[in-house]
Amino acid sequence: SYTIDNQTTVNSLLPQLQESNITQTIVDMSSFANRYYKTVNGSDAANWLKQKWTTMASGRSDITVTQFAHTGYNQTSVILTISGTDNGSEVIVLGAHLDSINLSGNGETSHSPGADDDASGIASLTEALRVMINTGYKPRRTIKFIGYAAEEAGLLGSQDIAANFKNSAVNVVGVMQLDMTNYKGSVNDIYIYTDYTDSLQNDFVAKLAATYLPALKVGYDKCGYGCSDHASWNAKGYPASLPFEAAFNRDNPYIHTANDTYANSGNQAAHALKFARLAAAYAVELGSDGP
Ligand SMILES: N[C@H](Cc1ccc(I)cc1)C(=O)NO
Ligand SMILES: [Zn+2]
Ligand SMILES: [Zn+2]
Repeated sequence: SYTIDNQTTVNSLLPQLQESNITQTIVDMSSFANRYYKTVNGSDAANWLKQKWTTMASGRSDITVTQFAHTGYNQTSVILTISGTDNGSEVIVLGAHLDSINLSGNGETSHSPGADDDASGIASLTEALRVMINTGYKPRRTIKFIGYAAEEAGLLGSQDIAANFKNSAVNVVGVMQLDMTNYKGSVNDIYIYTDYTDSLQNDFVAKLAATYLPALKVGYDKCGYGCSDHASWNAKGYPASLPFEAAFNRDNPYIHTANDTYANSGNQAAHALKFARLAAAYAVELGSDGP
């Protein structure tokens, strides 16, 4: 059952998350010409994220960063693992995808900055991670931050990883996906998507928002298909949620083009900061549960 019983820890973390750090990660990540899953740039972007998270984790012996290799393309996924203290067999996953796409073409020199789709999700997660590390937070459960390869090719990276975890009987008790967090296309701040997700966990996510982000307005919607990596986990029977930037068809119109830039997300990361805070609350509340 989902209980909210870590107010002291979460309320000490939330004010430390900063919009400027999210901006920096989006700008840095969207400066690769492309992050297409089959190009050299696409592989370089994965290696860049691995290095970034490794640097952040230095000094923490309970944190490891690995690259998950996939078959048929060189871009890896990146997995950061914070080992749980006394309930490490139970695993929480927070994910976003590190690849990008331009529907007009994806050659080595093609342009797909993917600032919103999905550098924003990576940036939101990275800022939550930074504060969790900075405050010396140690979860009882294991927490994994995952940058997925090849989401745009059909959820390929997350499909491999979810299958691998299922085959190894990893006890994943919750998954949150952040895919597009920085374009405020609708009246509400956070939209919880109700298809290909877990309704009980969705209720918990709404409760987290009401408890820790009371000024924010929460809406609900459906994609109508497996619209991001949460669907790979859902398909394997793991509980997943997708807090998303806008209502259906009110999302960022620039995605999958050369114009999915930080500027076209409004030159701000205040919207993405909401999702970073939600991710931090989710990670700490679920990560702090004992056996
Ligand atoms: N299809 C998704 C983006 C996407 C997700 C939800 C909605 I509503 C609209 C668009 C994608 O491109 N993920 O990378
Ligand atoms: Zn996309
Ligand atoms: Zn995406």
